[in-house]
Amino acid sequence: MASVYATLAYWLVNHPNIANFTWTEGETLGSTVFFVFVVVSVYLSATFLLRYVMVSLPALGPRILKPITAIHSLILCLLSLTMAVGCTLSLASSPDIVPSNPTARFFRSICLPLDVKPSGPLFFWAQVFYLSKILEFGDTLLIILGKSFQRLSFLHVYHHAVVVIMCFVWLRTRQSMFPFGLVANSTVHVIMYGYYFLCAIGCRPKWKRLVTDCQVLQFLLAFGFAGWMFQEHVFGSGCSGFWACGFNGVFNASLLALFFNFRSKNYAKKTILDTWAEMIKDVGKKAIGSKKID
Ligand SMILES: CC(C)(COP(=O)(O)OP(=O)(O)OC[C@H]1O[C@@H](n2cnc3c(N)ncnc32)[C@H](O)[C@@H]1OP(=O)(O)O)[C@@H](O)C(=O)NCCC(=O)NCCSC(=O)CC(=O)O
Repeated sequence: MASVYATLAYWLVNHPNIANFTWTEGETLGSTVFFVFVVVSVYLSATFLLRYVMVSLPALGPRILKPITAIHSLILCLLSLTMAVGCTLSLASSPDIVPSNPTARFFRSICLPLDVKPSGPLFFWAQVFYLSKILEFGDTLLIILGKSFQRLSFLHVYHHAVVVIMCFVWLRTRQSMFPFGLVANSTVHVIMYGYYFLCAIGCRPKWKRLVTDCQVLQFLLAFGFAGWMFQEHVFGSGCSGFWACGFNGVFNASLLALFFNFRSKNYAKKTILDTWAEMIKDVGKKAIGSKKID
């Protein structure tokens, strides 16, 4: 067990390329506002253009599409696992950023010090996570080539476009809470791409709803920890990238609303998450005095 840990720690944390990584705006791959602007614009234009063009073209046959989809999903499933493990181990071995006590270390990763430098293993994994979101554009391409247009939802396109901006902001502002977001989202994506992989090889799992519930849970947890970070920033020593967390909060809230909507349309039986959704809607109605919130 100790040797497995030592091997993983070497390849995912202490390898010179990881340990000595520094994110430098304008030098590191994809580290400019211009790059993000071009990538997101190309994604959105190509999505709308291809969708329009594919209406009059035949769909790619399942014999070609399914194996490509399976390989794409498997790569993203394994990459997500690597990022989740890599970032967790990096947190466990970053005494310069976070203290040695495990609980204190966890909470310190939610509120990074104001003078944190964008270097070392944690920022290396943030950079890999950022670039992996561009690889996830492949999901959209596969949906369009298969003419599975009902799955090309607003939720899908909006998520894929804005998540790239979110990751860039994480790096640029050395944003607190990013290690939590990275580990939570990568873990959820191991399950999600595992689900997609099994669908693509023809073994549709029965636990689709579990995938959606895990997605919802990550956003709810993020709000819980954001509350802790808020009080730490205001009453404690301050948290790096605090104001950028506001952007993340709005993005997470919009995804949460879209996912509650997805759940209510796709699954009939109610669970505890639906009860929470109704409570959140009630609070929203009271706050804005409206009777119609979807
Ligand atoms: C269970 C979900 C993960 C997916 O719901 P769906 O209704 O889209 O799922 P589904 O049952 O139709 O998916 C199975 C179909 O997807 C195909 N498929 C396989 N791999 C894929 C891939 N990498 N990208 C897109 N589609 C893929 C399979 O071949 C199969 O096609 P066939 O049916 O032809 O055999 C859900 O929780 C969800 O996220 N819904 C929102 C839609 C979405 O785009 N989600 C991902 C981005 S949001 C996100 O990622 C949030 C986050 O960060 O957590």
